[in-house]
Amino acid sequence: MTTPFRRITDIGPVYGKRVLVRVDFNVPIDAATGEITDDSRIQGSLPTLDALVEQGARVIAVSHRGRPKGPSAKDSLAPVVAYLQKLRTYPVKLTGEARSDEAVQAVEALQPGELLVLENLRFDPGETANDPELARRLASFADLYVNDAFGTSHRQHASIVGVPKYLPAYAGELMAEELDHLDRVLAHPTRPYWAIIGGAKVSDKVKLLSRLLELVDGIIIGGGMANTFLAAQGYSMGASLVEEGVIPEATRLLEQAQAKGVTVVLPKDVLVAKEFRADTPYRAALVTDIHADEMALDIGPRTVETIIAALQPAQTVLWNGPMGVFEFEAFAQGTIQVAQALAALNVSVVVGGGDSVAAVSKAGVKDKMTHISTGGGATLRYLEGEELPGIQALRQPAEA
Ligand SMILES: Nc1ncnc2c1ncn2[C@@H]1O[C@H](COP(=O)(O)OP(=O)(O)O)[C@@H](O)[C@H]1O
Ligand SMILES: O=C(OP(=O)(O)O)[C@H](O)COP(=O)(O)O
Ligand SMILES: [Mg+2]
Repeated sequence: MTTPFRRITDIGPVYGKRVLVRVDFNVPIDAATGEITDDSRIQGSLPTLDALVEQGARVIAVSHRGRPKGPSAKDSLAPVVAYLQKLRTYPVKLTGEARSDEAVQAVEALQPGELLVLENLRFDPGETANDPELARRLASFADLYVNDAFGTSHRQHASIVGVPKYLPAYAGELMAEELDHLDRVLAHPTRPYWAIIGGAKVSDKVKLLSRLLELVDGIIIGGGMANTFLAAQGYSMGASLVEEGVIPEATRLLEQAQAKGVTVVLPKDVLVAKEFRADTPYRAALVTDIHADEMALDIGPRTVETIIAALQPAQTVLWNGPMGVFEFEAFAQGTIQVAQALAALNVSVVVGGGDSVAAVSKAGVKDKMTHISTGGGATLRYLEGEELPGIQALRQPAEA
């Protein structure tokens, strides 16, 4: 498929030009140690950033991290900037938010061959609200815009769809590579084709499952996502993460799957605990036996066996969303065992999502996967078949 948008290879000479690059630096960070637990998204952005810096552009990188409600030290991009500076010899600097005087001055002072990172875009509510004023501010910093944030290109946010209205816009290396890989592996999947869906962004991702059910032969639902489906089936989920508002949609999806003959695997047993913390006591419980004060934090051993058995005939697997709170050792086994089983299958496996990739890396099997994608929700949205808003925006002529 020829891509109808401009790629960074079409950009021409950039020496001295200011280039605003939207990256996805939304990397998982261990709350206890402050360590970046998976750097795939940082590594993924390097081909584009390096190419621009090495050609002498003045590079301004912008990203969100987390879902902060206003400025918070916890969600600062400072650890990412420190990490980047360790990886690279060219100067990498952090400045304030887009609408701060500090940022204006830092952009003004930026020299060819330097990289400046603005503070977390979501500290400013204008980012998620797609505020044109914020988009114009960001555009005012640069001559050219590059979107390399595949993982966020399903969002109608100012830095994704707003800025390219005002600047000549290009897809970065990572963006182009992600689209090529997804097309190669998933446009005509070898069957049986299975999806594994988990994680915590339940209402976001439930919306994207209807189309997926039309594409796959079977679907495994685990992690936080499973709780809402189990609740839809009438199980009492106690204090588990359940999004009540999407229970009707979950019920409809289960009916759709049945009508289509798509196999659905839901947990039979789960690990439950009374508190959401690493060292909490826990027990394995059947989904029929979750007490009111307990929450499901991982799939149980019987479910792991069922999933591994279900996956044996699969020839293509798409995985987004961990099977449990894998960040806590006690609740990592479900995710790790599924990851290891996939690695042993020797079939086409695409794993996508900031946290899923961290989990597969923790399981030690990242190298065994056919494609590791930096996008979770973005990958699911891409598979719906319509162009991602961030890609669509690259095709519009700039308004000036
Ligand atoms: N049963 C559960 N209850 C609460 N959170 C869960 C559960 N299972 C998984 N999670 C959480 O889901 C998060 C990842 O979800 P999500 O962002 O949707 O995935 P990805 O980044 O791979 O797209 C992880 O931080 C993990 O701790
Ligand atoms: O981490 C992300 O997506 P993912 O959790 O689906 O992999 C992206 O950075 C998008 O973040 P958002 O879902 O808060 O818009
Ligand atoms: Mg995530």
